[in-house]
Amino acid sequence: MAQYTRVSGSVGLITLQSPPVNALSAAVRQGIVDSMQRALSEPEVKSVVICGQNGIFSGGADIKEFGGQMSGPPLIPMIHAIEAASKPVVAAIEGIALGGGLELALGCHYRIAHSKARVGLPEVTLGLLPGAGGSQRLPRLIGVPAALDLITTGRYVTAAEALKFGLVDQITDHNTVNVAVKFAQRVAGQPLDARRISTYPCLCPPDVDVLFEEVMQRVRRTARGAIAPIACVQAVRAAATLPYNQGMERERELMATLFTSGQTRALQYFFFAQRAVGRWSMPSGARWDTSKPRPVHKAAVIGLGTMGRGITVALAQAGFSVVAVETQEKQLMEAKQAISGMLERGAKRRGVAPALDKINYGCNIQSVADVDLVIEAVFEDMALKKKVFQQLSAVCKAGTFLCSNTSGLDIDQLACQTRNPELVVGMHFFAPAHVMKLLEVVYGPKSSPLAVATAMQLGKKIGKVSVAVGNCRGFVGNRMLKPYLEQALFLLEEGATPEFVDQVLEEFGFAMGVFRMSDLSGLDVGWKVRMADGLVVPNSTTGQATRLRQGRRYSPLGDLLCEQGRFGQKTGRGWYQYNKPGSQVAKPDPWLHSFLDEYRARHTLVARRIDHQEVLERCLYSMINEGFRILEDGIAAGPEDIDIIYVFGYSWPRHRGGPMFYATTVGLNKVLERLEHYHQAHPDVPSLQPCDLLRKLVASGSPPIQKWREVIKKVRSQL
Ligand SMILES: CCC/C=C/C(=O)SCCNC(=O)CCNC(=O)[C@H](O)C(C)(C)COP(=O)([O-])OP(=O)([O-])OC[C@H]1O[C@@H](n2cnc3c(N)ncnc32)[C@H](O)[C@@H]1OP(=O)([O-])[O-]
Repeated sequence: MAQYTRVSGSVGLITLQSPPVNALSAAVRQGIVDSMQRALSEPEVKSVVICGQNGIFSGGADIKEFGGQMSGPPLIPMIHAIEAASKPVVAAIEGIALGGGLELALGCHYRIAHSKARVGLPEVTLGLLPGAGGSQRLPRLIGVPAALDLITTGRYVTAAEALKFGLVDQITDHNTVNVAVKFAQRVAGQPLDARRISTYPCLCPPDVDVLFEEVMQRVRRTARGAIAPIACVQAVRAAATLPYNQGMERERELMATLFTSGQTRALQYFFFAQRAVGRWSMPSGARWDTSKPRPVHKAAVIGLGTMGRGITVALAQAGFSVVAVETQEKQLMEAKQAISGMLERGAKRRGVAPALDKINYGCNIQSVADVDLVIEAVFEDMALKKKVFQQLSAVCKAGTFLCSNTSGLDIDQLACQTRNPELVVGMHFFAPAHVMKLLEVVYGPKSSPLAVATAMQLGKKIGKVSVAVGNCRGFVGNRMLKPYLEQALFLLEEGATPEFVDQVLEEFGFAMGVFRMSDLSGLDVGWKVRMADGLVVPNSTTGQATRLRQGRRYSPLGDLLCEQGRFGQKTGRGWYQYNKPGSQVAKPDPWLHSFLDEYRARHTLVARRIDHQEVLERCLYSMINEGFRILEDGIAAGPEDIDIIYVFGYSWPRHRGGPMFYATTVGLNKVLERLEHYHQAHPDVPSLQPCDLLRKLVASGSPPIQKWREVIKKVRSQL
């Protein structure tokens, strides 16, 4: 709702009231319409101020309303009526003015912002465009180039930047509403014609066509199939080329297309999923709201390879004191130099001082004795990690949390090496750890809710999206990756090329196809794991046994490449060839194609034509099937956890919501039917066998994803 009061005798003050972010719900819109009518009809009122309660102007349209029947006064005529008002209307912007919130402010005749406020049009991140006149008013106010930037990226700007753009008229460090009220008194009675943004001409640079072409190309390149950024460019182009009313009509048409697209539904789901993962729970019943974290002031990182360096940078940048330990003097010096460089470059980009003094380097594990939390990031070797955990348990003060950055080893085995296994959790970062947003917080059977809450809070403080997951091989992300990689290899055996598989996956929206991604991460990583698991049989190049392990189909293709020293980008050869080791430009490799031909001939495999659909279905549905198993096993609490992990950690296209949401858009019955089909064709591939939970969900009528938790609960209670 909105509250109407009269202040200073002649100013009507409209306060938006809809906690927590004053979203423009039907009730708020009705409140604004009613209050405006009152303000305009009261002769004593000479001007109006619109503000939001609790120091927040508005977080925009109420996203929860998007799915259902719209009720209440629509936003566009409401904003038009404000702009057309005969008395000056001033927006007093505190906190945030986002999306429809900023569009409302653009309908006002003046905007006063607090110096700490941030404004933006983030609709594009929800698969929409600023469809309440924002795409037409913003370019008229701040010019086409700046408007294109804000609208296509959805980025927020500070009040200072907004002032520079001319987006706000004044900023203040004082009480914004008081300043706005005084301002409103001053401008009362002044002519308003020059203050109605919809009447402004749209300021275009002379080479505006070139600009639109460039922006459109950039947007298409980076959108990975998302349609909203393209519609945003089209809407701003309409502002630049058409009269306001026609531009509004174009905005409406584009918005209608977006609104009915599956992409906006996926992105809205993703918005709420991002928030849902913070409300974690464990199978024991422990939850985010009943488990208090302990503050961490000083942390340590053990092992300063690629991951350890990134983690150290992430901690130091967030203001934590860090003890960084690497036992070899030479490696320590190299790491120190690399970390300092990373901190300096990051600080330069953000215009702050580098946090070099936050880090103490040492060769001795004794130097971590007084820290509150340790993150172990040594090689992915269980024996080595166990030794480190034994040492940490002996050295650290009582109560220190001991965390491992393992990407898939058993957390419980590490916990068993310590005196206080309840203080042990996994903190699985993704490379580069100071850049990637995802953190899997892994609880073992002995991990306490205190340890999980503390790791989750630390993740939040260093800017990560943290997801609490259970302990199993590969946790959530890497466990689901296994069937995906496996299917990609099988497809090569059956006739596909790495280029084709990658092309299909990249067209789907992945930043990189599976083979380009493997070349980037290094083929030797998985090879070492398979060797440790006893899966690699050296020099076994023929015979049925080469393609079977423990009764299951196995593809040794990756092992054979590694035997040739082809580890990917770092060796200049992998699934692709590169100009030189370390180069990132992947080129198809004729050697690999003949290698695949010879391999198929040796194993009497006849290459067949494989189409897009089969690549997508086999790679993605096997991964989704594993996701259902993860839910069934209670390793992830809900589908949102999996989807967040895949978007933030594995470049799953956000506009498709994540693998589990994607399954709902395909239709669970279709996923089930195709898995059954492929499993029948490949009975020796267990990952294609549809899991029980998927069958149960289909049998219960494929409920919406928000209801899956209830079905999962039932399935688990029957176990
Ligand atoms: C008509 C066409 C034109 C207009 C289109 C638009 O305006 S599109 C919209 C354009 N606007 C945007 O895209 C802005 C979206 N919002 C944000 O970016 C952030 O929420 C924030 C920066 C406003 C506050 O960040 P923060 O870290 O301080 O807090 P937090 O993020 O944890 O949120 C707290 C609670 O508020 C909830 N909630 C928030 N916003 C909305 C909303 N608009 N609606 C409904 N609910 C909303 C959120 O779900 C959460 O609920 P929970 O989980 O407690 O039940």
